[in-house]
Amino acid sequence: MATTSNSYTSVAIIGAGSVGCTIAHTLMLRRVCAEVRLVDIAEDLCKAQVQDLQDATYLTNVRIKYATPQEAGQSDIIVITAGAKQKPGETRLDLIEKNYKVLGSVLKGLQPINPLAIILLVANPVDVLTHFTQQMSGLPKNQVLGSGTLLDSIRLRGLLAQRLNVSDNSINAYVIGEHGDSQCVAWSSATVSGAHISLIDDISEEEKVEIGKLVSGKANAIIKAKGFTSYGIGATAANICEAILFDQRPVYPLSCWHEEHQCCISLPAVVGRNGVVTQIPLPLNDKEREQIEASAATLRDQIAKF
Ligand SMILES: NC(=O)C1=CN([C@@H]2O[C@H](COP(=O)(O)OP(=O)(O)OC[C@H]3O[C@@H](n4cnc5c(N)ncnc54)[C@H](O)[C@@H]3O)[C@@H](O)[C@H]2O)C=CC1
Ligand SMILES: CC(=O)C(=O)O
Repeated sequence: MATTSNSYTSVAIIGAGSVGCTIAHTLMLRRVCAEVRLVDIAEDLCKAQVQDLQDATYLTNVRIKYATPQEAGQSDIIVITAGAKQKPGETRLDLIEKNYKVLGSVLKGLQPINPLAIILLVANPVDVLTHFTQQMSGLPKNQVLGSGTLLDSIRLRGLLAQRLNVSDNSINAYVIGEHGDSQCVAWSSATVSGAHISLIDDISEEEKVEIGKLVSGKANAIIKAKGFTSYGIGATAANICEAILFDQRPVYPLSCWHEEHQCCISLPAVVGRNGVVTQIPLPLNDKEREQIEASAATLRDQIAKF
């Protein structure tokens, strides 16, 4: 297992807003690492968030501290949540101008980055920002990944679990492509405990479209009512950190570099201590292949603007 100059595990979170603090809280409650380091351009807010989170440390004794960007750069994992969030009606891609600038200043502040660190992008548009972090951070591409469509896949499994009356954990179904409006559901490979989903329930094409819309529209529906989403991504990001630090090697649809698509996009990948260990080929039908190609083209168009 790779080691750093620290004798204990640390996860830095850049951006101490709703998402960053929910990830910090989840990491602490699940004892994913020994120390969580919080960084934000808004110093007073960040210190107050640390103080509040410190009141929860007695449950697990995971340390939470306010950190400088340079200290954060020496962590085992650096989670980037800094940036603007969507207003109701905005798409994730609408955030690119603002968050590209934020990302540039965040990556500059982290230097020199621990060469063994894994950077996990969460800020949106996550696929495009993952691509730019791979270009700007100086780390190998496998060490820079985005939370991608893991959260969307969890949302999909939640809906299917209700419909089929089985546990989410027994459903293997992926949302792939952009973590955004061009994503698609890989229905042709969806299984329940190894059996194709069509053997369990005859979901019509119209219903599949409806389920896909519910999944891709869930964030917007939550944002319309409460202004942001945080618990789902808190659990998802903490889960990815756990998989990395404990070298667990689950197969997750995460945003990582795909040579074939020439961009960072979500397809199943094995996650371990070195980040993306390998990619797992997903059988797709013609329609799904067209959808993933269109999604990749959308992302490449965004990248080409810079
Ligand atoms: N990938 C995913 O599935 C999800 C992504 N998100 C994204 O996460 C991001 C954060 O969302 P929230 O936490 O709700 O927003 P927020 O507004 O609550 O927090 C953002 C924080 O970033 C900080 N910040 C801005 N520039 C910074 C810089 N240069 N250095 C350090 N900190 C800086 C701000 O001061 C603020 O505290 C958004 O882009 C949102 O779209 C949110 C939910 C899920
Ligand atoms: C905001 C966002 O990207 C999500 O909850 O999926």
